[in-house]
Amino acid sequence: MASSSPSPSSGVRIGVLAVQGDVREHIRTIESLGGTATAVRRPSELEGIDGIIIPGGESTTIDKLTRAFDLAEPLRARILGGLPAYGSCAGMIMLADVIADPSTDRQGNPQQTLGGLDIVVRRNAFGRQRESFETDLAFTGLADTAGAGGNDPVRAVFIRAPWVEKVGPSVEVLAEVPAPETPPPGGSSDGGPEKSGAVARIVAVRSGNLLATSFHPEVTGERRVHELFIRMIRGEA
Ligand SMILES: NC(=O)CC[C@H](N)C(=O)O
Repeated sequence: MASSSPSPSSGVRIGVLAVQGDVREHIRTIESLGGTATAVRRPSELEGIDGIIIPGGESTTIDKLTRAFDLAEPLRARILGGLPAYGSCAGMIMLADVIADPSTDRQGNPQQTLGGLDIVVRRNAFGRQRESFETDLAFTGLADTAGAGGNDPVRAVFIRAPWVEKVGPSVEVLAEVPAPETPPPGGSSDGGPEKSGAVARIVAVRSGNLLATSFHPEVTGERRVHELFIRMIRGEA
């Protein structure tokens, strides 16, 4: 019976913005859940998708190339029109309405985001000593998969990750991690959660059809965050 019934994810077509970053890892994770994932490099490839993933990578590069490929405006319009979107790490930055510390190009123009999520993010927020780290997180709203229960912690990999400094009233916080109280100027603090003055920093949020994580579930074999995104697309979460 179970083997012949369709996967709960079948029929869902998810685009992965494929201008830079860990595109393949997201495609693999969606496919392993029974969904269809396609790389999006052209505006026409936005047609027929039920959701979009913005991968981890480098947000300044993703911003520049998304604009250069004429994807920024149609993508912004689709997200504004209700297209579900999930951003991991640099993807979270791309979905944020405001960057606390945007980088600027040679002409002094700040990097841009697609926006949609009423949050302020800080890039490279965890500081030099903690540029990359892994930890177990409690994460609200996950369901059981074959591999893990809904309440089991998420193994989260942070790579020069942002944190969410401020959320608007529409935004639900799904996960937090202890981090230094003072944001490092230019990402150069030596602080860590083991030092005094650690506070909980927001690392996963949801608002309506938009989902974002500071970390990369797609690189650890963690599938429950993508599964949550698929349930959001299907109107089941
Ligand atoms: N792993 C990541 O996606 C890093 C994000 C990167 N620090 C940025 O600002 O875009």
